[in-house]
Amino acid sequence: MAEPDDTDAGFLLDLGQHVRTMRGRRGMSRKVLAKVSGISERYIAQLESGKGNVSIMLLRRISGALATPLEDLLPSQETSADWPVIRDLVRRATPVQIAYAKDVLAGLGSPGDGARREATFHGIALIGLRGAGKSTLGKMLADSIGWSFVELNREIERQNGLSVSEIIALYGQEGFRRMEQTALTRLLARGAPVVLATGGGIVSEPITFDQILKSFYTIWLKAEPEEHMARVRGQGDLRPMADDRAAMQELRTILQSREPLYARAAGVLDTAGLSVDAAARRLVAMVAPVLSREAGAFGLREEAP
Ligand SMILES: Nc1ncnc2c1ncn2[C@@H]1O[C@H](COP(=O)(O)OP(=O)(O)OP(=O)(O)O)[C@@H](O)[C@H]1O
Ligand SMILES: O=C(O)C1=C[C@@H](O)[C@@H](O)[C@H](O)C1
Ligand SMILES: [Mg+2]
Repeated sequence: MAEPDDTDAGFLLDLGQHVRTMRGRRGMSRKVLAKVSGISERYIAQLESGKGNVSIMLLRRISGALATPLEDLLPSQETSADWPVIRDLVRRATPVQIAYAKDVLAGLGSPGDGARREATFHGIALIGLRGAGKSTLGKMLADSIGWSFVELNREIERQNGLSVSEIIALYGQEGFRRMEQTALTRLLARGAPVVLATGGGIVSEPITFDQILKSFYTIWLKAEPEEHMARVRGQGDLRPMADDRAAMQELRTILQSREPLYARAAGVLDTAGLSVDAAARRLVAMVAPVLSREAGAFGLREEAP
């Protein structure tokens, strides 16, 4: 059996890695987490490297700043991707829904129509990190197949009369993610299928991401970290240049922590080394079988041109 000290050190290492992963999923740099939580950047660095024996009150502040339940920061044996979705759904369920869910899970009674009904097809959703090409390729795909193109972040801004950065500054991650879910629910209430470009961090919100996966044929636009950085810079966002190495390291952390979530998409398009036109052609070809599969049910064009 391991010595108690080894076990403690192992736990602190796991804890640090967990905090780093959850921070990455939220897309927050150490600097931003330090500012929002009021805990020094140096201390967060120590915690993430397994060196800081963090107090429960500091961990609580980090959980608040990340808008992530405290238990999600603790190392656990839980591996099911469905668990956070089920947990979050249970938290907001009515007593009647809970009673019904308990019956179903215990094998008593039979699921009603709602539980049996297959999710409706709402179109193609694109996920991926900043600079993946969700907006650029999404618009090209929509034009090519004759569907509307929807940018979820623009919907959120329109519905709330504020920019994404203003929303995050005023209401924090939690507020932004709540508005994101409302915008998605409103979009799903519309009839026609769309090409949807999501925000890079949507995968960090279990219920919202589950809704995306159920309602859309979801495609992860993948690229190398250096390409994400070069493309963002190419668009004129020079903020990452302030501290080149640290910015690149943050980007790798975010990509690494989100990869298992992005990988839950039904399709993956690796855009690495491709021109925009070549990537768009591949994307159109990729959705062609999906369109013909859904064509009968939704009166869509049989094939992408
Ligand atoms: N193979 C490629 N696929 C997609 N975009 C590419 C490719 N090569 C270069 N680019 C460029 O990379 C940029 C992609 O930016 P875009 O805004 O579409 O990404 P995004 O995923 O919507 O990012 P964000 O999350 O910031 O909204 C564009 O400027 C595009 O011209
Ligand atoms: O990748 C991210 O974490 C984010 C990307 C943006 O589109 C916004 O969704 C928000 O600023 C978070
Ligand atoms: Mg975009």
